[in-house]
Amino acid sequence: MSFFKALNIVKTYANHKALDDVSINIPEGAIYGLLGPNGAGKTSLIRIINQITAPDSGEIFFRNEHLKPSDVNRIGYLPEERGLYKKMKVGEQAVYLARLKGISKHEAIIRLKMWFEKFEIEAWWDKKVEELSKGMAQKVQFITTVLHEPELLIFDEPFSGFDPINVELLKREILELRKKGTTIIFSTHNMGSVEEICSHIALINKSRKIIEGPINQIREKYASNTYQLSCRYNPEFSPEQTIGSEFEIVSQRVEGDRQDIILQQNTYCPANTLLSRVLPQTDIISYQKIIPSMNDIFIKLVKEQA
Ligand SMILES: Nc1ncnc2c1ncn2[C@@H]1O[C@H](COP(=O)(O)OP(=O)(O)OP(=O)(O)O)[C@@H](O)[C@H]1O
Repeated sequence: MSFFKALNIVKTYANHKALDDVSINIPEGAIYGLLGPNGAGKTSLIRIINQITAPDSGEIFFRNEHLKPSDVNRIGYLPEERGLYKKMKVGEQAVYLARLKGISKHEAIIRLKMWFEKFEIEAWWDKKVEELSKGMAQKVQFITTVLHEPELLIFDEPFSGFDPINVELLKREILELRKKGTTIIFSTHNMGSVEEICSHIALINKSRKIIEGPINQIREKYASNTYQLSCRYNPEFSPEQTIGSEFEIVSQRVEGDRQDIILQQNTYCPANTLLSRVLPQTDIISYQKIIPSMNDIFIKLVKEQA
């Protein structure tokens, strides 16, 4: 069964087409990175999934059924533009937001106290929202997004404004939510965190989806046949005369007693064959295929379409 699917979504603002026939398919239990340059259409798609705006055309299915208004309670959304009522007390507001998601007051307080403790903000329960730092306010908003334990969570740039320690805390919690079975859509420009936590991605550029799939398969797909051979530096060892005709040396560098050689493999050569040629000459530290980062792939694909 499909978990969440958007099919052929079109959205136009005035005369700008923000989404042009975009389809995405989110597997259950995925952390699904929605990527793309500024203005690509990510937030427009997220707002449609959250039923904040309607598409001009296209269909959305949640567990094989058309998305309906009551599904808002099955989705938690942390928008990039955060908003809490400044004059209200923190705990009071968190309870109010939980009640809007259908949680009883009693249950809301139990769950909130647990989260406030986990995020070390218990002392702020009775303070006014305006007294919170930006990071603390974001923690409160994160908590109110996940509190009703929705099946699908959508985080738009969840790490912006957080210090590195709190980023780690948040990442841990996101992975924990996934472990409990929550599916997560995660929109960000931070490719490092995409590689760290996403299982799948979609890249949207100029209002169209240009790639989608499991992140490992995408990275593997864009890998050229380039390898890094690292060995103990030995002046007697001549890579040119040793590696064999299957390879071409792209670059090499000696640093201290270590030599790194980047090789382009032009015809197939098993790792064992290469290593058996090199081994009599020097100590091998490692030999591995170079897989491009999501950052490299993002830049390559977006530049190709420029
Ligand atoms: N309410 C709106 N009215 C008019 N144009 C809009 C509206 N919302 C978005 N747009 C336009 O639609 C396009 C896509 O915007 P969107 O916010 O979806 O991009 P994004 O991928 O989320 O960008 P960013 O990474 O900068 O947040 C942009 O050109 C934007 O100017």
